[in-house]
Amino acid sequence: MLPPSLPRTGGPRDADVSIRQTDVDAAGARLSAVQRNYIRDPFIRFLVPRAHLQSPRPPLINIGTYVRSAAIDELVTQWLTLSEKEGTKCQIVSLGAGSDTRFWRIETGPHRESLSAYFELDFPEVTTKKAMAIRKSKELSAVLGDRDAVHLEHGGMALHAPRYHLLPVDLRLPPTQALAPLFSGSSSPPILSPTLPTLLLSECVFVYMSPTSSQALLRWFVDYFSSRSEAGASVLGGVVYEMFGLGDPFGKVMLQNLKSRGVSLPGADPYPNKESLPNRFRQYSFTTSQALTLREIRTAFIPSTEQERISRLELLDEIEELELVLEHYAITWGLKVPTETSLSADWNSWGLKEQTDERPGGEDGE
Ligand SMILES: C[S@@+](CC[C@H](N)C(=O)[O-])C[C@H]1O[C@@H](n2cnc3c(N)ncnc32)[C@H](O)[C@@H]1O
Repeated sequence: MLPPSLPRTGGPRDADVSIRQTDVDAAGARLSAVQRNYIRDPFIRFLVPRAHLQSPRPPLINIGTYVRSAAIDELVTQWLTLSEKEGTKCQIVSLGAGSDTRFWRIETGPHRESLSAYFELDFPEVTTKKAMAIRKSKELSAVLGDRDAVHLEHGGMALHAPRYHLLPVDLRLPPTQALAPLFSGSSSPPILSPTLPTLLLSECVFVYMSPTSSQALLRWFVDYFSSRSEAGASVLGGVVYEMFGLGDPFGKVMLQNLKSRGVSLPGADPYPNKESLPNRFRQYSFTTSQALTLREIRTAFIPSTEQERISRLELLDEIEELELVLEHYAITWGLKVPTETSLSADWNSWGLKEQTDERPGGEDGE
Protein backbone atom coordinates (compact mmCIF):
# COMPACT_ATOMS: atom_id res chain seq x y z
CA MET A 1 0.00 0.00 0.00
CA LEU A 2 1.19 3.53 -0.70
CA PRO A 3 2.05 5.66 2.31
CA PRO A 4 -0.29 8.68 2.51
CA SER A 5 2.41 11.15 1.46
CA LEU A 6 2.98 9.52 -1.93
CA PRO A 7 1.19 10.64 -5.09
CA ARG A 8 -0.92 8.14 -7.01
CA THR A 9 0.03 7.74 -10.66
CA GLY A 10 -2.46 8.76 -13.32
CA GLY A 11 -3.12 12.12 -11.67
CA PRO A 12 -1.91 15.59 -12.53
CA ARG A 13 1.61 14.69 -11.40
CA ASP A 14 2.10 12.71 -14.64
CA ALA A 15 3.49 16.00 -16.00
CA ASP A 16 6.48 15.15 -13.81
CA VAL A 17 7.71 12.55 -16.28
CA SER A 18 9.96 15.20 -17.86
CA ILE A 19 11.37 16.19 -14.48
CA ARG A 20 12.18 12.59 -13.64
CA GLN A 21 13.78 12.23 -17.06
CA THR A 22 16.41 14.78 -15.98
CA ASP A 23 17.90 12.02 -13.85
CA VAL A 24 18.54 9.96 -16.97
CA ASP A 25 20.39 12.96 -18.43
CA ALA A 26 22.41 13.52 -15.24
CA ALA A 27 23.41 9.85 -14.96
CA GLY A 28 24.30 9.75 -18.67
CA ALA A 29 26.51 12.82 -18.24
CA ARG A 30 28.27 11.25 -15.28
CA LEU A 31 28.83 8.00 -17.16
CA SER A 32 30.26 9.95 -20.07
CA ALA A 33 32.70 11.84 -17.80
CA VAL A 34 33.83 8.46 -16.43
CA GLN A 35 34.23 6.96 -19.92
CA ARG A 36 36.39 9.91 -20.95
CA ASN A 37 38.51 9.72 -17.77
CA TYR A 38 37.44 13.05 -16.30
CA ILE A 39 36.27 11.43 -13.07
CA ARG A 40 36.45 8.01 -11.45
CA ASP A 41 33.23 6.32 -10.46
CA PRO A 42 33.12 2.52 -10.59
CA PHE A 43 29.42 2.44 -9.66
CA ILE A 44 27.57 4.65 -12.15
CA ARG A 45 27.51 1.98 -14.87
CA PHE A 46 25.29 -0.21 -12.67
CA LEU A 47 22.68 2.55 -12.54
CA VAL A 48 22.53 3.36 -16.25
CA PRO A 49 20.62 0.82 -18.33
CA ARG A 50 22.73 -0.56 -21.20
CA ALA A 51 25.66 1.58 -20.04
CA HIS A 52 28.01 -0.03 -22.55
CA LEU A 53 25.87 1.28 -25.43
CA GLN A 54 25.75 4.93 -24.27
CA SER A 55 27.66 7.40 -26.39
CA PRO A 56 29.89 9.93 -24.64
CA ARG A 57 28.71 13.54 -24.32
CA PRO A 58 30.47 16.52 -25.92
CA PRO A 59 33.59 17.88 -24.15
CA LEU A 60 31.67 20.91 -22.87
CA ILE A 61 29.28 18.67 -20.92
CA ASN A 62 32.13 16.48 -19.65
CA ILE A 63 34.05 19.49 -18.34
CA GLY A 64 30.93 20.87 -16.62
CA THR A 65 30.31 17.50 -14.99
CA TYR A 66 33.93 17.35 -13.88
CA VAL A 67 33.98 20.83 -12.31
CA ARG A 68 30.72 20.33 -10.48
CA SER A 69 31.74 16.85 -9.20
CA ALA A 70 35.17 18.00 -8.07
CA ALA A 71 33.73 20.90 -6.09
CA ILE A 72 30.93 18.95 -4.42
CA ASP A 73 33.27 16.03 -3.66
CA GLU A 74 35.59 18.50 -1.96
CA LEU A 75 32.78 19.96 0.19
CA VAL A 76 31.58 16.46 1.17
CA THR A 77 35.10 15.24 1.98
CA GLN A 78 35.66 18.28 4.18
CA TRP A 79 32.36 17.58 5.95
CA LEU A 80 33.37 13.99 6.68
CA THR A 81 36.83 15.10 7.85
CA LEU A 82 35.43 17.81 10.15
CA SER A 83 33.09 15.24 11.70
CA GLU A 84 36.09 13.02 12.38
CA LYS A 85 37.83 15.96 14.07
CA GLU A 86 34.68 16.58 16.08
CA GLY A 87 34.90 12.94 17.23
CA THR A 88 31.46 12.18 15.87
CA LYS A 89 29.78 10.54 12.91
CA CYS A 90 27.69 12.53 10.47
CA GLN A 91 24.66 12.15 8.21
CA ILE A 92 24.08 13.11 4.60
CA VAL A 93 20.63 13.72 3.12
CA SER A 94 20.54 13.86 -0.68
CA LEU A 95 17.36 15.50 -1.98
CA GLY A 96 16.38 14.41 -5.50
CA ALA A 97 19.31 11.97 -5.46
CA GLY A 98 18.32 10.24 -8.69
CA SER A 99 21.01 7.80 -9.79
CA ASP A 100 23.74 9.44 -7.75
CA THR A 101 26.51 7.10 -6.52
CA ARG A 102 27.99 9.20 -3.73
CA PHE A 103 26.95 6.81 -0.97
CA TRP A 104 28.86 3.95 -2.65
CA ARG A 105 31.92 6.10 -3.19
CA ILE A 106 31.98 7.19 0.45
CA GLU A 107 31.44 3.64 1.70
CA THR A 108 34.40 2.37 -0.30
CA GLY A 109 36.61 5.38 0.51
CA PRO A 110 38.83 6.48 3.39
CA HIS A 111 36.11 8.37 5.31
CA ARG A 112 33.64 5.49 5.53
CA GLU A 113 33.78 5.43 9.32
CA SER A 114 32.66 9.07 9.54
CA LEU A 115 29.27 8.26 8.08
CA SER A 116 26.41 7.30 10.36
CA ALA A 117 23.67 7.25 7.74
CA TYR A 118 23.03 8.34 4.16
CA PHE A 119 19.52 9.19 2.95
CA GLU A 120 18.43 9.48 -0.68
CA LEU A 121 15.03 11.00 -1.53
CA ASP A 122 13.34 11.11 -4.89
CA PHE A 123 10.02 10.48 -6.62
CA PRO A 124 8.71 6.93 -6.04
CA GLU A 125 9.19 6.05 -9.72
CA VAL A 126 12.89 6.95 -9.44
CA THR A 127 13.48 5.20 -6.10
CA THR A 128 11.74 2.04 -7.33
CA LYS A 129 14.01 1.94 -10.36
CA LYS A 130 17.07 2.54 -8.20
CA ALA A 131 16.08 -0.09 -5.64
CA MET A 132 15.71 -2.62 -8.47
CA ALA A 133 19.10 -1.69 -9.93
CA ILE A 134 20.71 -2.05 -6.50
CA ARG A 135 19.13 -5.47 -5.96
CA LYS A 136 20.22 -6.57 -9.43
CA SER A 137 23.85 -5.49 -9.05
CA LYS A 138 26.08 -7.57 -6.82
CA GLU A 139 28.61 -4.70 -6.81
CA LEU A 140 26.07 -2.17 -5.45
CA SER A 141 24.50 -4.68 -3.06
CA ALA A 142 27.85 -5.78 -1.62
CA VAL A 143 28.56 -2.23 -0.41
CA LEU A 144 25.27 -2.12 1.52
CA GLY A 145 26.53 -4.81 3.89
CA ASP A 146 24.93 -7.97 5.20
CA ARG A 147 22.18 -9.02 2.77
CA ASP A 148 19.88 -10.02 5.64
CA ALA A 149 20.02 -6.46 6.98
CA VAL A 150 18.85 -4.96 3.67
CA HIS A 151 15.12 -4.82 3.04
CA LEU A 152 12.63 -3.27 0.65
CA GLU A 153 9.55 -1.42 1.89
CA HIS A 154 6.41 0.16 0.41
CA GLY A 155 6.19 -2.42 -2.37
CA GLY A 156 9.80 -1.91 -3.49
CA MET A 157 9.72 1.92 -3.53
CA ALA A 158 11.94 2.19 -0.43
CA LEU A 159 15.11 0.35 0.50
CA HIS A 160 16.77 0.26 3.91
CA ALA A 161 20.27 -0.95 4.80
CA PRO A 162 22.19 -0.38 8.03
CA ARG A 163 23.65 2.95 6.81
CA TYR A 164 21.66 3.66 3.67
CA HIS A 165 18.01 4.64 3.21
CA LEU A 166 16.35 5.16 -0.17
CA LEU A 167 13.07 7.01 0.41
CA PRO A 168 10.19 7.76 -2.01
CA VAL A 169 8.62 11.20 -1.77
CA ASP A 170 7.37 14.17 -3.73
CA LEU A 171 9.47 16.94 -2.22
CA ARG A 172 6.88 19.58 -3.15
CA LEU A 173 4.40 18.24 -0.64
CA PRO A 174 4.21 19.97 2.77
CA PRO A 175 7.26 18.60 4.65
CA THR A 176 5.32 17.83 7.82
CA GLN A 177 3.19 15.50 5.72
CA ALA A 178 5.93 14.16 3.44
CA LEU A 179 9.21 14.16 5.36
CA ALA A 180 8.23 13.65 8.97
CA PRO A 181 6.81 10.13 8.42
CA LEU A 182 9.82 9.13 6.30
CA PHE A 183 12.44 10.11 8.84
CA SER A 184 10.67 9.55 12.11
CA GLY A 185 7.82 7.23 11.25
CA SER A 186 7.09 4.87 14.08
CA SER A 187 10.75 4.07 14.66
CA SER A 188 12.33 5.15 17.87
CA PRO A 189 14.87 6.69 17.74
CA PRO A 190 14.09 8.31 14.36
CA ILE A 191 16.31 7.15 11.48
CA LEU A 192 17.40 10.77 10.94
CA SER A 193 19.22 11.68 14.14
CA PRO A 194 18.51 15.27 15.23
CA THR A 195 21.87 15.49 17.00
CA LEU A 196 24.50 14.56 14.41
CA PRO A 197 26.22 16.96 11.99
CA THR A 198 24.04 16.73 8.90
CA LEU A 199 24.75 17.79 5.35
CA LEU A 200 21.88 18.42 2.91
CA LEU A 201 22.72 17.99 -0.76
CA SER A 202 20.50 19.29 -3.53
CA GLU A 203 22.06 18.86 -6.96
CA CYS A 204 19.80 20.26 -9.67
CA VAL A 205 16.56 19.67 -7.77
CA PHE A 206 15.21 22.86 -6.13
CA VAL A 207 15.23 24.55 -9.53
CA TYR A 208 12.35 22.30 -10.67
CA MET A 209 10.05 23.29 -7.80
CA SER A 210 8.52 26.55 -6.66
CA PRO A 211 10.58 28.71 -4.31
CA THR A 212 7.80 28.25 -1.73
CA SER A 213 8.26 24.47 -1.78
CA SER A 214 12.06 24.53 -1.52
CA GLN A 215 11.87 27.15 1.25
CA ALA A 216 9.44 24.96 3.18
CA LEU A 217 11.84 22.02 2.84
CA LEU A 218 14.82 23.97 4.16
CA ARG A 219 12.74 25.44 6.96
CA TRP A 220 11.66 21.93 7.98
CA PHE A 221 15.28 20.73 8.22
CA VAL A 222 16.36 23.85 10.13
CA ASP A 223 13.53 23.32 12.63
CA TYR A 224 14.18 19.57 12.85
CA PHE A 225 17.70 20.24 14.09
CA SER A 226 17.32 23.45 16.06
CA SER A 227 14.26 22.37 18.03
CA ARG A 228 16.36 19.67 19.66
CA SER A 229 19.22 21.97 20.60
CA GLU A 230 19.03 21.12 24.30
CA ALA A 231 19.67 17.52 23.36
CA GLY A 232 22.89 18.62 21.68
CA ALA A 233 21.76 19.54 18.17
CA SER A 234 24.66 19.81 15.88
CA VAL A 235 25.90 21.51 12.80
CA LEU A 236 23.68 21.72 9.70
CA GLY A 237 25.18 22.26 6.26
CA GLY A 238 23.65 22.65 2.84
CA VAL A 239 25.02 22.41 -0.69
CA VAL A 240 22.89 23.48 -3.64
CA TYR A 241 24.02 23.13 -7.25
CA GLU A 242 21.86 24.61 -10.00
CA MET A 243 21.30 27.13 -12.77
CA PHE A 244 20.74 30.83 -12.01
CA GLY A 245 20.68 34.22 -13.76
CA LEU A 246 18.37 33.02 -16.52
CA GLY A 247 17.01 36.47 -17.42
CA ASP A 248 19.77 37.10 -20.01
CA PRO A 249 19.71 35.92 -23.66
CA PHE A 250 21.54 32.67 -22.81
CA GLY A 251 19.10 31.92 -19.98
CA LYS A 252 16.09 32.67 -22.18
CA VAL A 253 17.30 30.16 -24.79
CA MET A 254 17.88 27.56 -22.07
CA LEU A 255 14.36 28.11 -20.67
CA GLN A 256 12.88 27.88 -24.17
CA ASN A 257 14.71 24.62 -24.92
CA LEU A 258 13.58 23.08 -21.66
CA LYS A 259 10.01 24.28 -22.21
CA SER A 260 9.91 22.34 -25.47
CA ARG A 261 10.72 19.24 -23.40
CA GLY A 262 7.96 20.06 -20.89
CA VAL A 263 10.33 21.27 -18.15
CA SER A 264 10.12 24.64 -16.39
CA LEU A 265 12.51 26.10 -13.82
CA PRO A 266 10.41 28.09 -11.32
CA GLY A 267 13.11 27.65 -8.68
CA ALA A 268 15.53 29.90 -10.61
CA ASP A 269 13.29 32.99 -10.35
CA PRO A 270 14.60 34.33 -7.00
CA TYR A 271 18.21 34.06 -8.21
CA PRO A 272 18.81 36.61 -11.02
CA ASN A 273 22.55 36.90 -10.27
CA LYS A 274 25.37 35.40 -8.23
CA GLU A 275 24.91 37.88 -5.36
CA SER A 276 21.38 36.61 -4.77
CA LEU A 277 22.40 32.95 -4.34
CA PRO A 278 23.54 33.02 -0.69
CA ASN A 279 20.03 34.25 0.27
CA ARG A 280 19.05 30.59 -0.06
CA PHE A 281 20.62 29.94 3.34
CA ARG A 282 20.91 33.45 4.80
CA GLN A 283 17.14 33.71 5.19
CA TYR A 284 17.40 30.91 7.80
CA SER A 285 20.26 32.57 9.70
CA PHE A 286 22.93 30.21 8.47
CA THR A 287 26.26 31.35 9.91
CA THR A 288 27.97 31.18 6.52
CA SER A 289 26.58 31.22 3.02
CA GLN A 290 28.63 31.57 -0.14
CA ALA A 291 28.27 30.87 -3.83
CA LEU A 292 30.68 30.33 -6.70
CA THR A 293 29.90 29.85 -10.35
CA LEU A 294 31.30 26.80 -12.12
CA ARG A 295 33.36 29.20 -14.21
CA GLU A 296 35.01 30.61 -11.08
CA ILE A 297 35.53 27.13 -9.66
CA ARG A 298 37.16 25.91 -12.86
CA THR A 299 39.65 28.78 -13.02
CA ALA A 300 40.51 29.36 -9.35
CA PHE A 301 39.50 26.34 -7.30
CA ILE A 302 40.66 23.36 -9.37
CA PRO A 303 44.36 22.65 -8.82
CA SER A 304 46.51 23.50 -11.82
CA THR A 305 47.75 19.91 -12.11
CA GLU A 306 44.15 18.81 -12.57
CA GLN A 307 43.42 21.63 -15.03
CA GLU A 308 46.33 20.45 -17.15
CA ARG A 309 45.24 16.82 -16.98
CA ILE A 310 41.69 17.75 -18.03
CA SER A 311 42.87 19.95 -20.89
CA ARG A 312 44.67 16.93 -22.41
CA LEU A 313 41.65 14.63 -22.40
CA GLU A 314 39.68 16.08 -25.31
CA LEU A 315 39.98 18.89 -27.79
CA LEU A 316 37.76 21.81 -26.83
CA ASP A 317 37.26 24.49 -29.45
CA GLU A 318 34.36 26.36 -27.91
CA ILE A 319 36.06 27.94 -24.88
CA GLU A 320 33.78 31.02 -24.96
CA GLU A 321 30.71 28.85 -25.11
CA LEU A 322 32.05 26.75 -22.22
CA GLU A 323 32.55 29.84 -20.09
CA LEU A 324 29.09 31.15 -20.92
CA VAL A 325 27.52 27.87 -19.84
CA LEU A 326 29.64 27.56 -16.69
CA GLU A 327 28.74 31.06 -15.53
CA HIS A 328 25.06 30.09 -15.42
CA TYR A 329 25.61 27.24 -12.96
CA ALA A 330 26.67 27.71 -9.36
CA ILE A 331 27.36 25.87 -6.16
CA THR A 332 26.01 27.55 -3.03
CA TRP A 333 26.87 26.29 0.41
CA GLY A 334 25.61 27.30 3.82
CA LEU A 335 26.52 26.38 7.37
CA LYS A 336 24.48 26.70 10.54
CA VAL A 337 26.41 26.20 13.75
CA PRO A 338 24.25 26.11 16.86
CA THR A 339 25.03 28.83 19.37
CA GLU A 340 26.04 27.89 22.90
CA THR A 341 27.61 24.66 21.73
CA SER A 342 31.28 23.97 22.20
CA LEU A 343 32.71 22.31 19.13
CA SER A 344 36.17 20.88 18.76
CA ALA A 345 36.40 21.12 14.97
CA ASP A 346 36.70 24.40 13.10
CA TRP A 347 33.46 24.08 11.15
CA ASN A 348 33.77 27.65 9.91
CA SER A 349 36.70 26.51 7.76
CA TRP A 350 34.27 24.43 5.67
CA GLY A 351 34.09 25.67 2.08
CA LEU A 352 35.87 25.81 -1.25
CA LYS A 353 39.31 27.36 -1.08
CA GLU A 354 41.19 29.04 -3.88
CA GLN A 355 44.03 26.86 -5.13
CA THR A 356 47.44 28.40 -4.87
CA ASP A 357 49.44 25.18 -4.59
CA GLU A 358 49.67 21.84 -6.38
CA ARG A 359 47.46 19.96 -3.95
CA PRO A 360 46.04 16.82 -5.55
CA GLY A 361 42.26 16.68 -5.72
CA GLY A 362 39.41 17.01 -8.10
CA GLU A 363 38.31 13.44 -8.55
CA ASP A 364 36.25 11.41 -6.15
CA GLY A 365 37.18 13.35 -3.07
CA GLU A 366 35.72 10.69 -0.82
C1 LIG B 1 18.72 16.59 -12.66
S1 LIG B 1 18.30 15.21 -11.69
C2 LIG B 1 19.67 15.22 -10.57
C3 LIG B 1 19.91 13.90 -9.90
C4 LIG B 1 21.09 13.91 -8.93
N1 LIG B 1 20.85 14.87 -7.86
C5 LIG B 1 22.35 14.25 -9.66
O1 LIG B 1 22.83 15.36 -9.50
O2 LIG B 1 22.86 13.40 -10.38
C6 LIG B 1 16.97 15.84 -10.70
C7 LIG B 1 16.40 14.82 -9.74
O3 LIG B 1 15.51 15.47 -8.84
C8 LIG B 1 14.35 14.70 -8.71
N2 LIG B 1 13.24 15.57 -8.35
C9 LIG B 1 12.88 16.73 -8.94
N3 LIG B 1 11.77 17.22 -8.37
C10 LIG B 1 11.43 16.36 -7.37
C11 LIG B 1 10.37 16.31 -6.42
N4 LIG B 1 9.42 17.24 -6.39
N5 LIG B 1 10.33 15.28 -5.56
C12 LIG B 1 11.28 14.32 -5.60
N6 LIG B 1 12.31 14.31 -6.46
C13 LIG B 1 12.38 15.31 -7.35
C14 LIG B 1 14.16 14.07 -10.09
O4 LIG B 1 13.31 12.96 -10.08
C15 LIG B 1 15.60 13.74 -10.46
O5 LIG B 1 15.98 12.47 -10.01
